[in-house]
Amino acid sequence: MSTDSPATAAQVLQEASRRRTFAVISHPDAGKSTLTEALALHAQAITSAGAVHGKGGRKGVTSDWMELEKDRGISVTSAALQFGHRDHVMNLVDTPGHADFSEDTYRVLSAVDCAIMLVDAAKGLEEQTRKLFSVCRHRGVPVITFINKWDRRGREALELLDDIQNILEITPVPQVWPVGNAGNFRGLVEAADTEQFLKYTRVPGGTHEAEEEAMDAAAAEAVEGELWPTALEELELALDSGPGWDPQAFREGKITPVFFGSALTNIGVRLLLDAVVDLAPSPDAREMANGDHRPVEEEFAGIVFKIQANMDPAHRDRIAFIRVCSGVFERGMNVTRAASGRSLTTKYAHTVFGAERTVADICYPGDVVGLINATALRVGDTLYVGKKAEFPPLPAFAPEHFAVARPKDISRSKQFRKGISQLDEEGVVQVLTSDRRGDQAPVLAAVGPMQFDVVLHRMEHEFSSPIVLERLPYSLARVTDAAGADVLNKARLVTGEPLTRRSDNALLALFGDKWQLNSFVRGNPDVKLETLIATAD
Ligand SMILES: Nc1nc2c(ncn2[C@@H]2O[C@H](COP(=O)(O)OP(=O)(O)OP(=O)(O)O)[C@@H](O)[C@H]2O)c(=O)[nH]1
Repeated sequence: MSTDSPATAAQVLQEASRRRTFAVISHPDAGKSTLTEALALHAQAITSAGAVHGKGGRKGVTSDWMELEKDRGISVTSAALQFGHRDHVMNLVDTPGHADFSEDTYRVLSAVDCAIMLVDAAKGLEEQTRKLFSVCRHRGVPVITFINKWDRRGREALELLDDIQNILEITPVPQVWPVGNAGNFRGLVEAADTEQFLKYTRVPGGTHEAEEEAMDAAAAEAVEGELWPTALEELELALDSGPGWDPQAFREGKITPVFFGSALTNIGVRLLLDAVVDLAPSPDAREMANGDHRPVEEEFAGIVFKIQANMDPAHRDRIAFIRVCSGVFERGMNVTRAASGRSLTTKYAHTVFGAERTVADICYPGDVVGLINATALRVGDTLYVGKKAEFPPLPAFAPEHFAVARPKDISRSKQFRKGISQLDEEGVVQVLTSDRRGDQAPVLAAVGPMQFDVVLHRMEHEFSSPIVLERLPYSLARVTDAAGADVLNKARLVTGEPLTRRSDNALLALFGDKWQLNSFVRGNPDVKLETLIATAD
């Protein structure tokens, strides 16, 4: 740390050790918004459930393009939520659940130190959960499992654990066990204390914590009869078949601690929150592009993991979300953007709490800062103070949907170019330039087709340049090099785009299907064709 730094290295380390930065990953409808509210409610960050997401006509975030979200009834907005729990600072980075917005979610996973995998007790491991889990595995993010909706009829607990083991190939280690089947939820027993029964009594309406009453084993049996010994037997069975709790194996992604509960009725949520404090790692030295690590106590460095436009309907603004990786972030400080070497001031820094913005005066490793209208920033950028830091670029995910964009009205081509380049910088879609088509007709590439709906909507309403999108018949993209580009340009592919260029200058070849790709590879075995991170299982 520099000598005029407001905090000593020891203070930064101390603050970092109190931070837990995590995200909730799940399939749509598993209860992510409900759990987020329940977690915040437990931590007394908000006074009544519903203040975060504004679902069901309650207070919340609204803006133009969130109309789209309302129309479709899904969450497309990410917000960072900070709250205190047991003298720790919890940073919950919310993620959109819909598969089509998953690029956003994948990027969020590079900003967190841990993920809660939310599983619907009746539906088990759904497709999006599996995909998100595979991203966590790829990024080395440890995963805590929460099996939700136990108040409703669902599958057997042991069966769900078998699925986690067999499908995700990670060993579940239950930390609590439900007393009573899904649909007849009586309470929980903690693996660490099988002499105690935590009985829950639901509060009608579900917006307050369920009442929790602790009783000993004899009382538990008296009240719950056979359900109590059955729960203990099942817990023993589940623990006996596994390796037991091992913090190192958890951090290495070999085991996942499992919790049961009901977000809606606030059952099991406190134990989950405690687990985030007790088990999840605090911010640690982060690897940089050159292979060195940036220690947390070094001067400020952070990574832009998300750019969100129009969070406030009153101002057409754009917020770059930065995860602080090292040092202290102080509002107003000058930081350097590693990609350009240019410096920028951070006068307009906020922490974002649902719809509420609080000015962020000082932030520590693990915290999320929103920089308003920092238009030079792109997703994946590193910002730093002092000794240079540059973190590796965020992974690019394999697009599977492609379309050519053209302005409806060519007299608005300036607005068209501005809009497309902004959406590219925000990472709403990947924008590819095709040598064949030129600048005026960029190829948009998406992981899910709903990303195109967002582009259509925002180009018309925000950039006043309505566009037409013509879908292209490709489904695969491969990264090549200059030599490969030559071969591809010469090859007359029947259904392939010879070559496109991403804004980071990566060269991408597009193919119609696997068959076409394989036939090209057979004819040109020496051409470099690398896969991007595939998100399909
Ligand atoms: N019975 C029961 N219902 C729940 C529970 N948790 C959530 N739900 C319900 O499940 C539905 C989906 O919950 P949300 O919290 O909106 O789910 P989500 O995962 O945020 O959904 P997206 O916004 O689409 O990503 C809602 O009707 C909730 O009331 C639970 O513990 N028990």
